[in-house]
Amino acid sequence: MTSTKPNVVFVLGGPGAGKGTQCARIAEKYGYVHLSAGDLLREEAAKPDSSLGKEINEHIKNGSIVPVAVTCKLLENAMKKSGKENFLIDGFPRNQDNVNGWKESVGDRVNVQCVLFFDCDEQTCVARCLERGKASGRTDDNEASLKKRIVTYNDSTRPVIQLFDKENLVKRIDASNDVDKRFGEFLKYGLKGAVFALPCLITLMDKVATVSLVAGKSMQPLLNPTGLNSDWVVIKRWDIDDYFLQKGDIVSLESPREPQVYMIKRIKALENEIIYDTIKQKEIRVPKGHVWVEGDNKRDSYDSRHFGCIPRGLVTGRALYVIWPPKRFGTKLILHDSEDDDE
Ligand SMILES: Nc1ncnc2c1ncn2[C@@H]1O[C@H](COP(=O)(O)OP(=O)(O)OP(=O)(O)O)[C@@H](O)[C@H]1O
Ligand SMILES: Nc1ccn([C@@H]2O[C@H](COP(=O)(O)O)[C@@H](O)[C@H]2O)c(=O)n1
Repeated sequence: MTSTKPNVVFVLGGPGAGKGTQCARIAEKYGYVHLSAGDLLREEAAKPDSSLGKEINEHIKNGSIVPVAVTCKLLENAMKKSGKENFLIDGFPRNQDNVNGWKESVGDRVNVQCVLFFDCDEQTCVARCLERGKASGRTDDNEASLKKRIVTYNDSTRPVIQLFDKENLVKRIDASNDVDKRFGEFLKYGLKGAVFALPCLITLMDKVATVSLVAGKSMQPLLNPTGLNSDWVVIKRWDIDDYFLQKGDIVSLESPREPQVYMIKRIKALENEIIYDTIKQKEIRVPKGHVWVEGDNKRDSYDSRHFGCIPRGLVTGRALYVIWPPKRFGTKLILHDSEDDDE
C-alpha cells in the first residue's frame, strides 16, 4: 500500500443477491480490485496445508461466520499483495464481530467510501443460489445451508447494514431484477467518477497491435490468475473481415451495452451454432454475423449470458500473449495459429 489511504467500498446483501456478479462488472469497467471474503475463505480452505480448512468449511456449510481474525487477515494480505488502492470488499463485514475486528486491525488506515447494499427478496436469493448450485460446486448452495445462511443474514448482517446506514454510508440497490438496471444504479449514485476511476482496458498502442491491461477476474485462471497482479496482454488488431474468428479464441471487444468500454472474453460459439445459456437455462442459436462470448470464470464474468450474442463488428482484436508481469511473460493465449500472429 502507498502513503495515500486506500479506498474501500463494502458490498453487502443476502446470499445470491448478485454482489459477485456486479462486483465483476465494476472491476472490469473501472479497474477496482474485487476481493470477495467468501472466495478468499474458500481458497484458504482448499489449500492442502491449511490448518484452518476444516473450521472454515464447517462455517461455510452451516452458513455461520468465520472468526474475524481469519477473514480480516486474508483480506489485508490480499490488499497488500495487490499493490492497488481501490477495493471492492464483497461479503464483509458480515456481523458485529467482523465490524469490530476490522476496526481494530485496519480502522482508519483505509477510507471507507460507501457500502453498496444489494437489497433482494429472500425468494429470489434462494432461487438464484439453487440455480447456481447446479454448477457452482459450492457446499452451501443447497436448501439446508441456504436456510441457515438466510438466518445469519437477517440476524447478523442486516444490523450491520443498519449501523452503516446511520453513518449515511449505505447506497441501496434494488437487486431483484435485471442485471443491467443494477449497473445503471451505480452510475446514478455518482460512483462512476467519484469511486471507480480506472478503465478496465488501458490501451497503449493502436493500429496493428495494442498492449492492454486486463482488469478483473473474468478470465481466471488463464488471465490475472491470482486476482491481485493484473496481466498486460498483446492484442492483435485486425480488420474484422480479414480474419475468420474461431471458437476458443480470446478476443477483445467493445461492450454492447457501454460504448468505449472494452473487455476480454473467449468466443464460445460462432454464427449458426447453438449454445446453452447457463443463466437463462435455454439453447440459443447464434444469428448470422454474431458471436457468443463468455469469460472462463463464469462466476465473475459479465458476458453473452447477460447481454446476449454480439455483432462481430464489436470484436476488436485477438489476444496473443501475456507480456507482464515478467514471470508470466510469454503465456500463450492462442489456441489456433494464424499466419500473421508472430509478425
Ligand atoms: N440481476 C440478476 N438477475 C438474475 N440472476 C442474477 C442476477 N444477478 C446475479 N444473478 C445470478 O444469481 C446467482 C448469484 O449471483 P452472485 O454470485 O453474483 O450473488 P452473490 O450475492 O455474490 O452470492 P453469494 O453471497 O452467495 O456469493 C448467479 O448464478 C448469478 O449469475
Ligand atoms: N465475512 C465473511 C464472508 C463469508 N463468510 C463465510 O463464507 C460463506 C460464503 O460467503 P459468500 O459471500 O461467498 O456467500 C458464508 O456463508 C460464511 O460462512 C464468513 O464467514 N465471513
